[in-house]
Amino acid sequence: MMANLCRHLREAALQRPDELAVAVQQCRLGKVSYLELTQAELERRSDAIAHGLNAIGLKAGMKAVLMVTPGLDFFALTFALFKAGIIPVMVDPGMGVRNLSQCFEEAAPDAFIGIPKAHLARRLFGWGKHSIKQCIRVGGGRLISGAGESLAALEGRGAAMGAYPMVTLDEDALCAILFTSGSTGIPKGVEYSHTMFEAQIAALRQDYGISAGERDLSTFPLFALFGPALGMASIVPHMDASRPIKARPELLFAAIRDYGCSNLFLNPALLDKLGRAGESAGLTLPSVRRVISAGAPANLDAIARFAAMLAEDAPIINSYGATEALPIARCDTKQLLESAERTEQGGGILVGRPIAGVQLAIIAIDEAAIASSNDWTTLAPWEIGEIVVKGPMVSRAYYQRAEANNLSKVADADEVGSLWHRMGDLGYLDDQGRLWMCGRKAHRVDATAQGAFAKRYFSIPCERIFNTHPQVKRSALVGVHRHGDKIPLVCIELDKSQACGNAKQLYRELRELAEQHELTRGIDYFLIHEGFPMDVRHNAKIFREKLALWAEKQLHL
Ligand SMILES: Nc1ncnc2c1ncn2[C@@H]1O[C@H](COP(=O)(O)OP(=O)(O)OP(=O)(O)O)[C@@H](O)[C@H]1O
Repeated sequence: MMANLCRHLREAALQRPDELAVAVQQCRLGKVSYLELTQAELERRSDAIAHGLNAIGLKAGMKAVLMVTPGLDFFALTFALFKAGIIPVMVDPGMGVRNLSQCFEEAAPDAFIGIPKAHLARRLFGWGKHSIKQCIRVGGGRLISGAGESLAALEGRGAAMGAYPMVTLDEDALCAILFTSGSTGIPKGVEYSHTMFEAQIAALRQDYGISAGERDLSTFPLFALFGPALGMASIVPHMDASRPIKARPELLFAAIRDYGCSNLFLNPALLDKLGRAGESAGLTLPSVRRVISAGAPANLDAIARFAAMLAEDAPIINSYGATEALPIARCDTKQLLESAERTEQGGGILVGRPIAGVQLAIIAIDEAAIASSNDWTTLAPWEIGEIVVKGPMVSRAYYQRAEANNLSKVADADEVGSLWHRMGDLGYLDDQGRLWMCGRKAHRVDATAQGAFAKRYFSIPCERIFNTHPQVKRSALVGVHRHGDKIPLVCIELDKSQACGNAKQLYRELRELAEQHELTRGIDYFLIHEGFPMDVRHNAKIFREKLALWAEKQLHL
C-alpha cells in the first residue's frame, strides 16, 4: 500500500483548520511570549516549503540532514520533507562532533538544512562535503557564506503554488533516518518507514489514550512532531532540546499553565528536575492527564515526587523502547512504585506489558548473528536473556550497516519476510507477562577464573543492590582484567550529602552487601569515582565503557 503520514495533517487541516497545532515559547529579557501555528497554517506552510524544495532541485528519494531548533520552522520543514518524499536525516546534536561527523559520512546527505550555528559547524568540520549539493539556512545569520538559500525565500517561491501533491511511498519504503544516541558505541542510522510512524501514532492513540484536541508539553523534538499528526497541539518550551537537564522549570510550568497542557512527554532526568522544583514551590498540575517518561530507566523516587503534583487518576507512564523499536512496553505509576522492592533486591527494572501489536520473546544470550528464529533458544519466565521484538513499529534495518543488521535482525521462521529485532538489552518476563529490564547485553560481565567461565553478572540488577547503601548515589558494574582473568568491579559515585571519611569501611560494607545476594556474590572490587561520565540527553545512561577503561587503569597503577 502507498502511504504518507502527512495525511493526518491534511485531515486535521480540513476538519479543524483553526485549531492550534504548534505553540513555541519564547523568553526575552525575562518576558514570556508564544508563536503559534494553526492546523491550516501548518498545512499551508509545509505545502509551500515542499514546492520550494522541489524548485531548488531537491526531489523525492534524496536525503536531507535537519539541524534545526524545534521552532515553528522545524515543524513546517519536517512535514514539507515528508510531503515531498525527501528523507530527513535526524541526529541528536548532543552526541558530540566526532559522532556527528561519522553520522554524516554514513548518511551521505544530498542537502543540509540548519540554523546558522549548524552551518558553521558543517563548514568547520567538513560534514557531508562529498555528498551535499544544496544548503538551506533557517533563521538569521545572513553573514555566513555558503549557508545556501534561506528558508523564508524558499517558502516564498512556493507560496503561490497552492496545495502540494503529496508524494506517497510504499508503506515499507525508507522515509526517514533517525540516529540512535550512541550510548554503547557509534550511533547507528535507523531506517524508518511510514508503517513504523503509523504504528507509533496508533499506539499513542490506543495504548496511551491520546485524543485530538489535547495539548502536549513537548520537550523532545521528535515526539513533538507526533502532536499535529494526532490532532494534539505541541507546546514547545524555551529550552535546549539536546540538553534537557539545563531546562528552567519555571518556564516549563508557565507553558503548562498558559496552554492547560494535558500531556507531558519528559525524559527521566527532566521528570526528576521538574518534580523537585514543583515540590519546593508546592505546585500542582491540575490540567495534566498523563505523563509519558521515556528513553532511559526511570528513578522511582522521582516518579513518586512528580506524582504528588498530579491528580490522583493521572498516571506517569514509563515507556520502554529504543530508536529501532518504539514503544515496546509500558507500565504506570502504581505498578512501578510497587516494583521498588524487587528492583532493590536485584530483580531489574519493571518496564511492563508489551504494547498492542508487539510480539516479544526472551532468547538465550549470544554474541553471534542469528539467521532465523528457528536457530534461537527461547527462555522460560524469570530467566534472563536478550529481549527480541517484532511488530509494525520495529525497524527492519540500519542504514548502510551490513554488520549491525546481521547482528541484530533475525528472520521469522513462521512468517516469510517478517523480521525480529534484537534489542541488545537483557531482561525477563514474569509469570504475568510483564517485562523486567536487566541492563544492556554489552554491559554484562562474564567473569572468569583461571581462564574458564565462572559467573555472569548483570549491570542493573547488581547496581540496584549497591545503590541501596545510603552513601551510594549510583554505581556501575564493569569488567576488568586481573592476572589473566576477567573480574567484576563496581564503580561507586558517592552521595555528596552523606559524609564518607572512610573508603575502606564503605568497601567492607559493600562487600557484605554483595555476599547477601546471589546475584552479586563474588564481587570484591570497588572504586570510588568523582562523577560518572553520563549521556548529556538523559543524564541517566552511564558510559560504562569509559568507566571500565578508567577502572582498569586504577587497578594497574
Ligand atoms: N523505560 C526504560 N527503562 C530502562 N531503559 C530504557 C528505557 N527506555 C529506553 N531504555 C534504554 O535505552 C535504549 C535505547 O536508547 P537509544 O535508542 O537512544 O539508543 P542508545 O542505546 O542510547 O544508543 P546506541 O544504541 O547507539 O548505543 C534501550 O535499548 C534501553 O537500554
